[in-house]
Amino acid sequence: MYGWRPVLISPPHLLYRPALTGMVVETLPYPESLEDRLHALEDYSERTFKPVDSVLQEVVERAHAHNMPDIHVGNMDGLTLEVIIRMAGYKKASTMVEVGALAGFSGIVIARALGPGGHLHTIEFNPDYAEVARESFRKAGLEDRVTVHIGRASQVLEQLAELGPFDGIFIDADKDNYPVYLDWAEKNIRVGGGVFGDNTFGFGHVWRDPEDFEEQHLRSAISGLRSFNARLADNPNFRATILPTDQGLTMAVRIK
Ligand SMILES: C[S@@+](CC[C@H](N)C(=O)[O-])C[C@H]1O[C@@H](n2cnc3c(N)ncnc32)[C@H](O)[C@@H]1O
Repeated sequence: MYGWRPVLISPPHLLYRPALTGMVVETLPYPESLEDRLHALEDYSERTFKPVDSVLQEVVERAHAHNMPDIHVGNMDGLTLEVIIRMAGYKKASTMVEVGALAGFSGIVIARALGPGGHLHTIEFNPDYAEVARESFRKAGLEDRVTVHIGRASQVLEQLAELGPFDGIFIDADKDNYPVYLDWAEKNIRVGGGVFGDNTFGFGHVWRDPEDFEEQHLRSAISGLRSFNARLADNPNFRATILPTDQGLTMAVRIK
């Protein structure tokens, strides 16, 4: 699984206690390395906010039982997605699209957030994975709220366009094609709708020049992610940000 870690922006070993006379700065014993500190905060966040309930845990186990890769959305990123979609207050009959279903972990998160009457169209090109995802939605009692489409995302998206405009899209598949999925989103997400992209820190490498990579597939992946982020950041029809979680979660709202 891609883990979730908060990014620290202040000196991590200092605890400020402004309520006391003047500013008292206390130095506490702290995990030495940044990695350990981030792990401690990640553990704390998951213990406190409990992003994985028994239904999602079952999805993880189902994926494992089917020898599927453990690459679902980070636990805390999934929870963030759910909270934000709920916060958006989409009305009944809101519809979202997901690119990359895997075993249905993030699909369950999104379908729950959309609520009764909402609908998620999720796309998966591996028919075996799609079947596992269907089982996950069935077991979660969400089969009426989710349609699993089998096929290449670019082709399925074209077919889905006639059902739009949509309230949001979660993009979590082949990184080199994120700009292609964004082309679609620019045309098919309504004003007020959201565009979410997972792994947009490019596994820690998005800041690099794609030409730094020897392997072509990495060059394409980093270049796709950089283009996705930059285009959303610069498009006056969207307001976009990137949540600095371990994997990076880009989110944008269409404003006009
Ligand atoms: C990172 S996983 C998705 C994880 C899932 N969103 C979750 O969090 O539970 C990416 C999935 O996208 C699928 N995929 C990759 N490229 C695709 C494409 N071009 N069209 C459709 N599915 C694709 C892969 O088979 C894989 O199951």
